[in-house]
Amino acid sequence: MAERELTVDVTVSDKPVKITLNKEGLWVVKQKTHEVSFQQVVAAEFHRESRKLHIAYAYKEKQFSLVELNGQVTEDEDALRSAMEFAEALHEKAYQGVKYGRRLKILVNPHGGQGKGVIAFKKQVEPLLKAAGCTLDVSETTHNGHAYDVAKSLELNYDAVVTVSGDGLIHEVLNGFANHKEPLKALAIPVAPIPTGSGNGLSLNLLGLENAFDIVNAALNVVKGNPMQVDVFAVTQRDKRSISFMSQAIGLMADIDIGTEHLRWMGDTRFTYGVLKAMIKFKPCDVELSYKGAEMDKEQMFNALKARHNAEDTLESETHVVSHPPALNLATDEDKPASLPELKYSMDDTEGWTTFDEKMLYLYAGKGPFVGRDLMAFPVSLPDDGLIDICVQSHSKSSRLEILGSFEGAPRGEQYWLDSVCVFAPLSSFTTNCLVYLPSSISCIHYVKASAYRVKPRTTKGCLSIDGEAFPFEPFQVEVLPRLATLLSPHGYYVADFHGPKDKKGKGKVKEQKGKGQGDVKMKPTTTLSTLEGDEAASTTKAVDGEGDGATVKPTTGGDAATAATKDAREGETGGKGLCCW
Ligand SMILES: Nc1ncnc2c1ncn2[C@@H]1O[C@H](COP(=O)(O)OP(=O)(O)OP(=O)(O)O)[C@@H](O)[C@H]1O
Repeated sequence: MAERELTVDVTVSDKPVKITLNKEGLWVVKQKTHEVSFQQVVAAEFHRESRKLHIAYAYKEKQFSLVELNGQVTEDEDALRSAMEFAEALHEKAYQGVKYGRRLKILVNPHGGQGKGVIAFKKQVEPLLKAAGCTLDVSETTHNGHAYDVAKSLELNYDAVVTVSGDGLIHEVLNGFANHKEPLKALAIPVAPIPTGSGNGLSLNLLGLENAFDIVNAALNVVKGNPMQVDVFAVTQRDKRSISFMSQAIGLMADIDIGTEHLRWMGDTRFTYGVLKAMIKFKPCDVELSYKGAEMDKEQMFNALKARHNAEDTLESETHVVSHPPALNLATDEDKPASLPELKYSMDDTEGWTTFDEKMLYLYAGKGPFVGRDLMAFPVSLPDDGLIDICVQSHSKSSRLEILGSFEGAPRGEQYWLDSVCVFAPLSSFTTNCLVYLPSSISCIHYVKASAYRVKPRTTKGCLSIDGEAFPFEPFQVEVLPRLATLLSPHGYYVADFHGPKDKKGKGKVKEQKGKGQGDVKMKPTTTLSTLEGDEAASTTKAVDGEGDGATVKPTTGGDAATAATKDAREGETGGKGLCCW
């Protein structure tokens, strides 16, 4: 497309609408002006016979909604030619580097979170995906393990697998892929979450706190996101192996979630109950932890994160393209599908391993800064550094009072910098009203990056939670599998606003994303456009066409979908138990 400005005049319900395309995006001037980035545009086409210009885009007022504009072009030959040129140019810009009309396998969990997955899909996700020309193959999951079965035998001709649920379904899909007859090819299919679960940790990390629970924004990522390779973890227990993509927890963190499953009837209160019980008990978790450490210095970890983000920012601003690591080499013998990589460490390896032999309140290990909207548990984690972040809260060096006194900064990961103070925080990864301990200080917290770790319980009683799913409380070993899984991401990195130790007001912070959607733009057209006051209240889907441009669907707030979480989806506790072995 020529890098010049293009303008087209159309009428919508007999009212004039001016649409301008310049090199930064689109301006739609109706009663209000919409500034739209190319990332937000999902469709642009012109039908010569009917003289209709159709443009669809996701637009954010309070939340993102789909706007569909059907403009009538006059019969004038020049106007028709301009409209055609305009639509072609816009389509090309909107899908630069991205395949138009993705073929999608969609898994909708009707029981995830508050049970709004089906309605959110029908009203907010499906219209946008259809507008974007995607081919949809939709299955509603009927039971625990269903998504695993689907992924395990999935035909590998989809452009992405979309999970309309929480983190549990993603865990199932990745394990299904790992047990696929062509596991590497399966794991190269990107997974994209639509956050209708409880914690939705992955959505937080991909889309950022501000927009993570915005369903339409998440749907936009399905259409426009780029594949981002991420490390996952191989969890070995006895002779079984499974994939974890987010976290493993034992001790207090696991007790609060898994250990209160039998109190589902209490709703969210069960977590508060769990915390209170845990606080009273203040029970140490008696295990032996060993790890193959790679980095122990918090400043170094922070600097590595900052350097990485600076490099990404530079690349992005120079090229206007999100940086992505090169694709995994899947070249393989035709007759022999590539299998998963061999594990490097055996359960008996000790060379270069460190043993942590203090009693702990909990161990929490994983990847992705957020585990829930109120807890940035692993603020310095990177998607593909080949390492896992491990936090251990010491039992002997922690006190209830300290813990109770310091929960405010947990959503920003501030506990990472605290010295000699333990924190206590509301944690929405488990539920909105849940209060949970957080890792914090040098004295009471141990925060390291490792390539593998091993836990040997000294007792039979306890809970092990892997990606929020219950596993047997038995010895287990975790090893990082570098860049094995693929996700769709609008940014190519985790979105989390994490500050340096001495600067809570902005200097030295990493990845400020506040107020930004994935496609927000700041641009000015070179011509002056009149702005009309208007009718464009936030809605889920807006049709701007000859029939009027009223909202066709009521918005479901992102908060609805994700905040008042009850986790009542998980009937059995055994997502992990059956999903093993490769
Ligand atoms: N039809 C169904 N009935 C009961 N359970 C189901 C059904 N379909 C899927 N499941 C199970 O629901 C569980 C919960 O799903 P998921 O983890 O995605 O949501 P969540 O627990 O609300 O969110 P999060 O994990 O983000 O906190 C999964 O273990 C999945 O196997």
